[in-house]
Amino acid sequence: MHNDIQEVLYSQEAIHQKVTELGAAISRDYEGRNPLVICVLKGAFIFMADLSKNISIPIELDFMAVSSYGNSTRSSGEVKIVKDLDVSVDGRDVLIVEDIIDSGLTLSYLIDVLERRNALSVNVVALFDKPGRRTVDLNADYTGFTIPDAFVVGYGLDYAEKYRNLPYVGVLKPEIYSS
Ligand SMILES: O=P(O)(O)OC[C@H]1O[C@H](OP(=O)(O)OP(=O)(O)O)[C@H](O)[C@@H]1O
Ligand code: HPA
Ligand SMILES: [Mg+2]
Repeated sequence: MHNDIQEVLYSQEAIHQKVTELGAAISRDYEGRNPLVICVLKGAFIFMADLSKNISIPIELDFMAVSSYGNSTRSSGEVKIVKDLDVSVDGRDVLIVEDIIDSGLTLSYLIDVLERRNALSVNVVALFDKPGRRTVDLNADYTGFTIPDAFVVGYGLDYAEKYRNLPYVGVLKPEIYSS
């Protein structure tokens, strides 16, 4: 698994430090509001687990599974809800937790769905942002790292369902997905 990585971009320690900072900023901004924090599965599962431990105010958690990449390194352009939320967002302050923003299609679709369901506010925290690949105009409210245009894996992020369990984030060797 480690042999398939061309370059480590962010170590476990660097990610831990950033997640701590994001948790502190969210705790400050949402003081007194009891937000519904939504994890976008599968990619955000590790980020959600670590981030939630660094949020010091009361929150509620829910999970949504959304997929558009399948076994490719490019978005299919079709965002599918594989698992929906268990609770209503009507009148709630919602914080979407995403691992990465690439084309922006997943988040623009999700934000639209949650706004149409009458969420009071919809904000986004994304650990990684790849602005060079955007096809829709979209920015996170909280961003961890801005990264170059390369396909990255680890810390929840996959290629064809593999590498999610790498503890760091790295660039996958192109021969892995072009072979
Ligand atoms: O900005 P975008 O181009 O839409 O890309 C970002 C989305 O793509 C990935 O999900 P994927 O569809 O691979 O599902 P997964 O989380 O189960 O891996 C990633 O986890 C984000 O949710
Ligand atoms: N890696 C893994 N999954 C992704 C990426 C990426 O660079 N971009 C969008 N989904
Ligand atoms: Mg994926």
